[in-house]
Amino acid sequence: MADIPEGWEKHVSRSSGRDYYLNIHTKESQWEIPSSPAKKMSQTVQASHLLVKHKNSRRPSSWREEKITRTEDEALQLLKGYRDQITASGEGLQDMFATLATDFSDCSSAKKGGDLGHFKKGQMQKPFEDATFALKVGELSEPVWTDSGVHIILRTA
Ligand SMILES: O=C(CCc1ccccc1)N[C@H](Cc1nc2ccccc2[nH]1)C(=O)O
Repeated sequence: MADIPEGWEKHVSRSSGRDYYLNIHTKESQWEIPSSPAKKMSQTVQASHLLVKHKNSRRPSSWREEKITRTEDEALQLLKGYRDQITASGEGLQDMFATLATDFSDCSSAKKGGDLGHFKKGQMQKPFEDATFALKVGELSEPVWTDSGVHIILRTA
């Protein structure tokens, strides 16, 4: 049997019967026969976030508030309060995150419970990207500052 590069497992799709290849580090799968060793870091991640803007944000306005005047420290205190509520909810962490993001996030992604979809490196502001890629799936970040304001991030994939 032709060997495949290290870090990959050959599987058979239950729905199509076709061979596919699973990266044992990132759990990402692909149809193509891999030609190089499996990467240990995911190339794309999915995350949700709750953003609290402040008066010095790049765009101090949102669907919630036409003119945002809170200070940076007030934004941080608000965000810490939401984070405490989320971490106190135990099993319901994902639901509590989506509920609070829907009601309080100053990003348009609030309409989707804070979900930003999948993204690769180079797509989001660097502090946000670095924080997200450092999280394990299901993990909640500490407050993260970008030009948009201050965020908490939940990595979902
Ligand atoms: O840039 C957007 C839209 C982000 C988005 C991506 C994918 C789906 C839905 C929304 N909104 C900004 C606020 C903002 N700044 C961010 C910085 C990093 C990640 C998400 C962010 N959201 C704003 O409203 O000022």
